Amino acid sequence: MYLISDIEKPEEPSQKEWQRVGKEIYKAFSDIGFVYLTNHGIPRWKTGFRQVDEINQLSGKFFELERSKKMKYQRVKHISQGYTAPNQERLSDNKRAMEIRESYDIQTVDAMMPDEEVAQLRPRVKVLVEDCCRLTTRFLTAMAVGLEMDPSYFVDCHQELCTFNNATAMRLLYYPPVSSDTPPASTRTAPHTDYGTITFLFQDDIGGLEVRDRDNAWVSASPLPDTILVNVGDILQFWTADKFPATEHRVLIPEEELKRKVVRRSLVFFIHPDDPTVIKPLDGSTTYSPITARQHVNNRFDETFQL
Ligand SMILES: O=C(O)CCC(=O)C(=O)O
Ligand SMILES: [Fe+2]
Repeated sequence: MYLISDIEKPEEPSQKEWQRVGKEIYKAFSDIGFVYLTNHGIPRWKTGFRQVDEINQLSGKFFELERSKKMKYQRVKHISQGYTAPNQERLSDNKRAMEIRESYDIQTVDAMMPDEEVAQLRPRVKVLVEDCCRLTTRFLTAMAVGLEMDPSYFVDCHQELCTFNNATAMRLLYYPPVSSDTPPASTRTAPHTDYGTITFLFQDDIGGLEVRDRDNAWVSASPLPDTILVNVGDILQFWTADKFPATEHRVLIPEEELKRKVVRRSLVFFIHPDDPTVIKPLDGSTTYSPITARQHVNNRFDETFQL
Protein backbone atom coordinates (compact mmCIF):
# COMPACT_ATOMS: atom_id res chain seq x y z
CA MET A 1 0.00 0.00 0.00
CA TYR A 2 1.16 3.55 -0.75
CA LEU A 3 1.36 6.49 1.61
CA ILE A 4 1.60 10.21 0.86
CA SER A 5 2.37 12.75 3.54
CA ASP A 6 2.01 16.52 3.77
CA ILE A 7 -0.46 17.07 0.95
CA GLU A 8 -1.64 20.16 2.74
CA LYS A 9 0.58 22.62 4.57
CA PRO A 10 -0.29 26.11 5.76
CA GLU A 11 1.78 27.71 3.01
CA GLU A 12 0.99 27.42 -0.72
CA PRO A 13 2.96 24.44 -2.12
CA SER A 14 5.90 25.15 -4.40
CA GLN A 15 5.95 23.87 -7.96
CA LYS A 16 8.30 21.13 -6.79
CA GLU A 17 5.89 20.12 -4.05
CA TRP A 18 2.93 19.85 -6.47
CA GLN A 19 5.11 17.67 -8.70
CA ARG A 20 6.11 15.41 -5.81
CA VAL A 21 2.54 14.82 -4.64
CA GLY A 22 1.29 14.50 -8.23
CA LYS A 23 3.86 11.81 -8.98
CA GLU A 24 3.03 9.92 -5.80
CA ILE A 25 -0.67 9.96 -6.61
CA TYR A 26 0.12 8.79 -10.15
CA LYS A 27 2.18 5.89 -8.85
CA ALA A 28 -0.41 4.67 -6.35
CA PHE A 29 -3.42 5.20 -8.62
CA SER A 30 -1.86 3.50 -11.64
CA ASP A 31 -1.05 0.52 -9.45
CA ILE A 32 -3.54 -0.49 -6.75
CA GLY A 33 -5.82 2.56 -6.98
CA PHE A 34 -5.69 3.26 -3.24
CA VAL A 35 -3.44 5.55 -1.21
CA TYR A 36 -3.20 6.61 2.43
CA LEU A 37 -2.75 10.32 3.25
CA THR A 38 -0.98 11.32 6.44
CA ASN A 39 -0.54 14.84 7.71
CA HIS A 40 -3.31 15.79 5.31
CA GLY A 41 -4.44 19.05 6.85
CA ILE A 42 -7.73 17.85 8.34
CA PRO A 43 -7.04 18.57 11.99
CA ARG A 44 -7.45 15.71 14.34
CA TRP A 45 -8.84 17.85 17.09
CA LYS A 46 -11.59 20.37 16.63
CA THR A 47 -13.93 21.86 19.18
CA GLY A 48 -11.99 20.01 21.91
CA PHE A 49 -12.88 16.56 20.51
CA ARG A 50 -11.33 14.25 18.04
CA GLN A 51 -13.37 15.22 15.00
CA VAL A 52 -14.01 11.87 13.34
CA ASP A 53 -14.64 10.02 16.62
CA GLU A 54 -17.08 12.67 17.70
CA ILE A 55 -19.12 12.40 14.50
CA ASN A 56 -19.11 8.59 14.81
CA GLN A 57 -20.38 8.90 18.33
CA LEU A 58 -23.13 11.32 17.32
CA SER A 59 -24.17 9.22 14.33
CA GLY A 60 -24.24 6.19 16.66
CA LYS A 61 -26.98 7.94 18.65
CA PHE A 62 -29.02 8.17 15.48
CA PHE A 63 -28.37 4.61 14.29
CA GLU A 64 -29.29 3.20 17.69
CA LEU A 65 -32.79 4.74 17.51
CA GLU A 66 -35.72 2.44 16.81
CA ARG A 67 -36.34 1.69 13.14
CA SER A 68 -39.51 3.80 12.78
CA LYS A 69 -37.69 6.95 13.91
CA LYS A 70 -34.90 6.36 11.43
CA MET A 71 -37.32 5.66 8.58
CA LYS A 72 -38.67 9.22 8.88
CA TYR A 73 -35.36 10.22 7.33
CA GLN A 74 -35.31 7.62 4.58
CA ARG A 75 -33.27 8.52 1.51
CA VAL A 76 -34.77 8.47 -2.00
CA LYS A 77 -32.96 6.77 -4.85
CA HIS A 78 -31.39 9.64 -6.80
CA ILE A 79 -30.74 12.10 -3.97
CA SER A 80 -27.93 11.30 -1.54
CA GLN A 81 -29.64 12.64 1.54
CA GLY A 82 -30.97 10.45 4.33
CA TYR A 83 -31.08 7.03 5.92
CA THR A 84 -30.64 3.62 4.25
CA ALA A 85 -31.58 0.52 6.29
CA PRO A 86 -29.69 -2.82 6.24
CA ASN A 87 -29.95 -4.64 2.93
CA GLN A 88 -31.73 -1.73 1.17
CA GLU A 89 -28.65 -0.95 -0.84
CA ARG A 90 -27.40 -4.13 -2.51
CA LEU A 91 -23.97 -4.12 -4.07
CA SER A 92 -23.98 -7.87 -4.65
CA ASP A 93 -26.43 -9.82 -6.83
CA ASN A 94 -26.40 -12.81 -4.53
CA LYS A 95 -30.07 -12.61 -3.48
CA ARG A 96 -29.67 -14.87 -0.45
CA ALA A 97 -26.74 -13.03 1.11
CA MET A 98 -27.45 -9.98 3.26
CA GLU A 99 -25.56 -6.68 3.39
CA ILE A 100 -25.55 -5.66 7.01
CA ARG A 101 -24.90 -1.97 6.88
CA GLU A 102 -26.79 1.21 7.71
CA SER A 103 -25.93 4.61 6.33
CA TYR A 104 -26.91 8.25 6.41
CA ASP A 105 -25.99 10.27 3.34
CA ILE A 106 -25.47 14.01 3.38
CA GLN A 107 -25.28 15.65 -0.03
CA THR A 108 -25.70 19.06 1.55
CA VAL A 109 -25.59 20.06 5.21
CA ASP A 110 -28.47 22.45 4.51
CA ALA A 111 -31.00 19.66 3.87
CA MET A 112 -32.68 16.87 5.88
CA MET A 113 -30.75 15.81 9.00
CA PRO A 114 -31.97 14.40 12.33
CA ASP A 115 -31.69 17.66 14.30
CA GLU A 116 -34.45 16.68 16.70
CA GLU A 117 -32.71 13.48 17.71
CA VAL A 118 -29.02 14.50 17.46
CA ALA A 119 -28.76 18.29 17.39
CA GLN A 120 -24.96 18.40 17.23
CA LEU A 121 -24.61 16.19 14.18
CA ARG A 122 -25.31 18.89 11.56
CA PRO A 123 -22.79 21.48 12.83
CA ARG A 124 -20.09 18.87 13.34
CA VAL A 125 -20.55 17.32 9.89
CA LYS A 126 -20.54 20.82 8.36
CA VAL A 127 -17.00 21.45 9.64
CA LEU A 128 -15.70 18.12 8.34
CA VAL A 129 -17.37 18.59 4.95
CA GLU A 130 -15.76 22.02 4.57
CA ASP A 131 -12.36 20.48 5.36
CA CYS A 132 -12.98 17.67 2.88
CA CYS A 133 -13.92 20.14 0.13
CA ARG A 134 -10.67 22.03 0.66
CA LEU A 135 -8.65 18.81 0.56
CA THR A 136 -10.53 17.75 -2.59
CA THR A 137 -9.28 20.84 -4.41
CA ARG A 138 -5.70 20.15 -3.30
CA PHE A 139 -5.87 16.49 -4.26
CA LEU A 140 -7.47 17.09 -7.68
CA THR A 141 -4.90 19.77 -8.51
CA ALA A 142 -1.96 17.52 -7.59
CA MET A 143 -3.54 14.64 -9.51
CA ALA A 144 -3.82 16.79 -12.66
CA VAL A 145 -0.15 17.78 -12.26
CA GLY A 146 0.77 14.09 -11.92
CA LEU A 147 -1.10 13.37 -15.16
CA GLU A 148 0.70 16.29 -16.86
CA MET A 149 -2.60 18.07 -17.47
CA ASP A 150 -3.78 21.62 -16.87
CA PRO A 151 -3.64 21.79 -13.03
CA SER A 152 -7.17 23.21 -12.84
CA TYR A 153 -8.82 20.68 -15.19
CA PHE A 154 -10.45 18.49 -12.53
CA VAL A 155 -11.15 21.32 -10.09
CA ASP A 156 -13.08 23.09 -12.86
CA CYS A 157 -15.35 20.03 -13.18
CA HIS A 158 -15.97 19.96 -9.40
CA GLN A 159 -17.28 23.49 -8.80
CA GLU A 160 -20.54 22.61 -7.06
CA LEU A 161 -19.43 20.17 -4.37
CA CYS A 162 -22.06 19.65 -1.67
CA THR A 163 -25.01 21.09 -3.56
CA PHE A 164 -27.89 19.32 -5.27
CA ASN A 165 -26.15 19.95 -8.64
CA ASN A 166 -23.37 17.49 -7.83
CA ALA A 167 -23.57 13.95 -6.37
CA THR A 168 -20.67 14.46 -3.92
CA ALA A 169 -21.82 13.32 -0.47
CA MET A 170 -20.62 12.54 3.03
CA ARG A 171 -21.81 9.10 4.13
CA LEU A 172 -21.99 8.13 7.79
CA LEU A 173 -21.67 4.34 7.94
CA TYR A 174 -22.71 2.07 10.78
CA TYR A 175 -22.13 -1.68 10.72
CA PRO A 176 -24.23 -3.16 13.53
CA PRO A 177 -23.37 -6.34 15.47
CA VAL A 178 -24.01 -9.42 13.35
CA SER A 179 -26.12 -12.29 14.69
CA SER A 180 -25.09 -15.91 14.24
CA ASP A 181 -28.14 -16.80 12.08
CA THR A 182 -27.01 -14.50 9.24
CA PRO A 183 -27.24 -16.30 5.86
CA PRO A 184 -23.94 -17.58 4.41
CA ALA A 185 -21.98 -15.21 2.10
CA SER A 186 -23.47 -12.16 3.82
CA THR A 187 -21.14 -9.18 4.08
CA ARG A 188 -20.90 -5.77 5.67
CA THR A 189 -20.13 -4.28 2.27
CA ALA A 190 -20.08 -6.57 -0.78
CA PRO A 191 -17.32 -6.15 -3.41
CA HIS A 192 -17.88 -2.98 -5.43
CA THR A 193 -16.18 0.00 -7.02
CA ASP A 194 -17.09 3.53 -5.98
CA TYR A 195 -19.02 5.54 -8.58
CA GLY A 196 -17.43 8.97 -8.60
CA THR A 197 -14.01 10.55 -9.23
CA ILE A 198 -12.27 9.71 -5.94
CA THR A 199 -13.36 8.76 -2.41
CA PHE A 200 -11.97 9.80 0.98
CA LEU A 201 -12.43 7.13 3.66
CA PHE A 202 -12.00 7.66 7.39
CA GLN A 203 -12.02 4.23 9.07
CA ASP A 204 -12.35 3.55 12.77
CA ASP A 205 -9.88 1.13 14.38
CA ILE A 206 -11.93 -2.07 13.92
CA GLY A 207 -10.58 -2.97 10.46
CA GLY A 208 -12.04 -5.32 7.89
CA LEU A 209 -11.65 -3.38 4.65
CA GLU A 210 -10.06 -5.35 1.82
CA VAL A 211 -8.89 -4.20 -1.58
CA ARG A 212 -8.37 -6.25 -4.72
CA ASP A 213 -4.81 -5.92 -6.01
CA ARG A 214 -3.53 -6.22 -9.58
CA ASP A 215 -3.15 -10.00 -9.15
CA ASN A 216 -6.80 -10.27 -8.10
CA ALA A 217 -5.89 -11.12 -4.51
CA TRP A 218 -7.74 -9.47 -1.61
CA VAL A 219 -5.34 -7.48 0.55
CA SER A 220 -6.16 -5.83 3.82
CA ALA A 221 -6.35 -2.02 3.96
CA SER A 222 -5.76 -1.81 7.69
CA PRO A 223 -6.76 1.30 9.60
CA LEU A 224 -3.76 3.57 10.23
CA PRO A 225 -4.45 6.20 12.89
CA ASP A 226 -5.29 9.66 11.55
CA THR A 227 -4.91 8.74 7.91
CA ILE A 228 -7.40 9.16 5.11
CA LEU A 229 -7.62 6.41 2.53
CA VAL A 230 -8.22 7.74 -0.99
CA ASN A 231 -9.34 5.56 -3.87
CA VAL A 232 -10.20 5.81 -7.56
CA GLY A 233 -13.87 5.71 -8.58
CA ASP A 234 -15.52 4.68 -11.88
CA ILE A 235 -15.54 8.18 -13.33
CA LEU A 236 -11.79 8.62 -12.91
CA GLN A 237 -11.30 5.23 -14.55
CA PHE A 238 -13.41 6.42 -17.54
CA TRP A 239 -11.53 9.72 -17.73
CA THR A 240 -8.11 8.04 -17.66
CA ALA A 241 -9.16 5.19 -19.99
CA ASP A 242 -8.18 2.59 -17.36
CA LYS A 243 -4.80 4.15 -16.50
CA PHE A 244 -6.24 4.61 -13.00
CA PRO A 245 -8.43 1.57 -12.26
CA ALA A 246 -11.46 1.86 -9.98
CA THR A 247 -10.38 -0.85 -7.58
CA GLU A 248 -12.87 -3.27 -6.07
CA HIS A 249 -13.11 -3.35 -2.29
CA ARG A 250 -15.27 -5.00 0.38
CA VAL A 251 -15.84 -5.31 4.12
CA LEU A 252 -16.47 -8.87 5.29
CA ILE A 253 -18.16 -10.02 8.47
CA PRO A 254 -15.47 -11.11 10.96
CA GLU A 255 -15.15 -14.86 11.48
CA GLU A 256 -14.77 -14.67 15.24
CA GLU A 257 -17.94 -14.48 17.26
CA LEU A 258 -16.49 -11.84 19.58
CA LYS A 259 -15.56 -9.49 16.73
CA ARG A 260 -18.99 -9.85 15.10
CA LYS A 261 -20.50 -8.25 18.17
CA VAL A 262 -18.48 -5.07 17.74
CA VAL A 263 -19.96 -2.14 15.83
CA ARG A 264 -17.80 -0.76 13.00
CA ARG A 265 -18.04 2.83 11.79
CA SER A 266 -16.65 4.75 8.84
CA LEU A 267 -17.07 8.15 7.31
CA VAL A 268 -16.90 8.27 3.55
CA PHE A 269 -16.70 11.35 1.34
CA PHE A 270 -17.66 10.38 -2.21
CA ILE A 271 -16.41 13.00 -4.68
CA HIS A 272 -18.25 13.43 -7.98
CA PRO A 273 -18.02 15.91 -10.88
CA ASP A 274 -20.82 18.46 -11.37
CA ASP A 275 -23.94 16.72 -12.76
CA PRO A 276 -23.78 17.94 -16.40
CA THR A 277 -20.06 17.15 -16.86
CA VAL A 278 -19.65 14.85 -19.86
CA ILE A 279 -17.17 12.11 -18.97
CA LYS A 280 -15.13 10.55 -21.77
CA PRO A 281 -11.52 9.36 -22.05
CA LEU A 282 -9.19 12.36 -21.91
CA ASP A 283 -6.74 10.73 -24.32
CA GLY A 284 -9.35 10.85 -27.10
CA SER A 285 -9.71 7.05 -27.16
CA THR A 286 -13.10 5.34 -27.39
CA THR A 287 -12.61 2.90 -24.48
CA TYR A 288 -15.78 4.34 -22.87
CA SER A 289 -18.78 6.08 -24.44
CA PRO A 290 -19.48 9.59 -23.22
CA ILE A 291 -21.90 9.83 -20.30
CA THR A 292 -22.79 12.67 -17.95
CA ALA A 293 -21.64 12.40 -14.36
CA ARG A 294 -25.29 12.45 -13.19
CA GLN A 295 -26.42 9.75 -15.63
CA HIS A 296 -23.64 7.44 -14.49
CA VAL A 297 -24.38 7.81 -10.80
CA ASN A 298 -28.13 7.46 -11.34
CA ASN A 299 -27.54 4.23 -13.30
CA ARG A 300 -25.55 2.86 -10.37
CA PHE A 301 -28.20 3.95 -7.85
CA ASP A 302 -30.87 2.22 -10.01
CA GLU A 303 -28.86 -1.00 -9.90
CA THR A 304 -28.25 -0.97 -6.16
CA PHE A 305 -31.05 0.72 -4.20
CA GLN A 306 -34.10 -1.35 -3.35
CA LEU A 307 -36.28 1.69 -2.57
O1 LIG B 1 -16.64 1.05 5.49
C1 LIG B 1 -15.67 0.94 4.75
O2 LIG B 1 -14.54 0.79 5.19
C2 LIG B 1 -15.81 0.98 3.26
C3 LIG B 1 -17.12 1.50 2.77
C4 LIG B 1 -17.20 1.61 1.29
O3 LIG B 1 -16.42 1.06 0.57
C5 LIG B 1 -18.25 2.42 0.67
O4 LIG B 1 -19.15 2.86 1.38
O5 LIG B 1 -18.21 2.62 -0.55
FE1 LIG C 1 -16.60 1.86 -1.46
